[in-house]
Amino acid sequence: RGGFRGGFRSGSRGGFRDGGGDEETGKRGFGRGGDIFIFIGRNEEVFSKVSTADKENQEASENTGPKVVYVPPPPPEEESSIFSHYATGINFDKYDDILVDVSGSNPPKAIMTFDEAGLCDSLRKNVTKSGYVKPTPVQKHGIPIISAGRDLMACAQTGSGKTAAFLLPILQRLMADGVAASKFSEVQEPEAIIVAPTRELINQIYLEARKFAYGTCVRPVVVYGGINTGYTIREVLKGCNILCGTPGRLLDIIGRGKVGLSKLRYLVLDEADRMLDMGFEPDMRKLVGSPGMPSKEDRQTLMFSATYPEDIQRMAADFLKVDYIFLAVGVVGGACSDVEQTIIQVDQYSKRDQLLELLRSTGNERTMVFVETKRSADFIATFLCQEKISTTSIHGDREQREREKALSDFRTGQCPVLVATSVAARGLDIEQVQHVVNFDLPSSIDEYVHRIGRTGRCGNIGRAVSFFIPESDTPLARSLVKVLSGAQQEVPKWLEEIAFSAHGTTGFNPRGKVFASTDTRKGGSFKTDEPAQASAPSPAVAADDEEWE
Ligand SMILES: Nc1ncnc2c1ncn2[C@@H]1O[C@H](COP(=O)(O)OP(=O)(O)OP(=O)(O)O)[C@@H](O)[C@H]1O
Repeated sequence: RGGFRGGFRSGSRGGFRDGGGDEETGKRGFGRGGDIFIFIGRNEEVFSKVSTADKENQEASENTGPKVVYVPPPPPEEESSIFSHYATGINFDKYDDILVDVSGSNPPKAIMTFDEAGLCDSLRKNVTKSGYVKPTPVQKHGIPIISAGRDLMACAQTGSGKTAAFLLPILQRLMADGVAASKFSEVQEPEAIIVAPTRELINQIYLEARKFAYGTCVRPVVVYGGINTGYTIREVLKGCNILCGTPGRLLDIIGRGKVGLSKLRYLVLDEADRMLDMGFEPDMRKLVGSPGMPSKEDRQTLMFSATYPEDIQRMAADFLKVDYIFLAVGVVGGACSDVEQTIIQVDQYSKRDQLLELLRSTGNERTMVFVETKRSADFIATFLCQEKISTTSIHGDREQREREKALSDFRTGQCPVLVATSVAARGLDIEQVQHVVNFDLPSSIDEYVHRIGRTGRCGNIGRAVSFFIPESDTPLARSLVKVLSGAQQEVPKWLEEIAFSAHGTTGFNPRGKVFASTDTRKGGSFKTDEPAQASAPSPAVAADDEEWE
């Protein structure tokens, strides 16, 4: 049962070369020697040779590569699957104790209950069927702000309900204004566009939108790379009120004239800091500059994330009305306090055995293991399978069909271990992920915060273990100490020492300035110890951009 489900891509990348150095991050890959492993797991389908066709950066137009034929399975139709959800955890009520900072002129009053949200009957029913009894803080504050027509930059910890915070008021407004029931037309004019950085995340948001819109005339549609364009277009043309998309495919569909923007009222950037960093900023500027896109004065722009570096906040203002509201639940860039964080000092060559030991001790707990490169994702997944630990993997070099299969095997528990690159770091909401392992620490603290946030969601408790290699991870030490102490976690003495001695010498950390507790417009209130940097992602992030949509 240890088979690696989904297997590797066949063709040129079908084999894994355990070659040491890694071109993506400059870090050394795991293991040495010249052996070539080709692992085909049990039940693995051998997919067609598409070579690099599904590289995200080639997906803006499929005229340039082999045709992508994959059509995803249809979303569930039965009510029980649409509304399936997991229980809130023992710490759900503690969300109410988190400090909230709302800034901007005349912010509307927060609501305390969903009844006060003024939702129409069908939405109210759908909220109840989703198992929501009371709103989380980002919903209590975010819903009235959006309903009042204000632009919003919202920051709240991972797993605290940001998705419903924007979906519910948008749906409510569309229902209240009697949005035209979607019907076939050669050009669709959606009222809302939602963008997110990865295919799996945007699909998840779409399923949430579909759930809350259940039984209404509002039709959400999702578009993302790696699936057949013709299929995508047909889905859009059937009718589209809320268009969810990753940037490349979204711009492609708009560019093909299939989507008009004259009725657009809402533009939502989920994982907004990621959507505005160097990797995606040009696409976002292209999107808001698309013909027919209402100006920022004439649309409502909403941004959500758990992290907002200061420079990104400043740039985000270009997309928002001057009087946007800034909402911070807790510390901006802070880790979820329901995740118990442990940092273990290791050396590169003992990591693999330590991982094995860890996974053996946790039994069948659902665990996400994050690695820095696609190559090590393949390698570690293969290794774990050989050790009879049922494992699958997700990263940007896998075909979409394989990515979706991997995620579904992990969600159902068929493969309790998912080895992932940064592509799975943000937003994914998977039931019963008890454990996150940072086999490789990321180079940015924001990425760390998002990764460990795959567990400890919605008041549930989770654990995160990170392997720290002093030779390569020292630049992260200071930010780690801050994140740990900010989340009331024990800080190992050795880490404090490394952080302290690193300060002023190896102090460059492109994402070290995330400890903002307030709105940039307040000026000078940032608790930053490091000089401001331009809004460039760290070299590793830039190099790994193809991981993203
Ligand atoms: N008011 C609520 N009551 C119960 N469950 C809720 C409530 N709001 C959201 N949830 C559930 O909590 C989980 C996490 O929500 P969501 O994915 O929106 O978090 P998030 O803040 O967007 O996280 P991330 O920063 O990782 O993207 C989901 O399963 C969602 O259905």
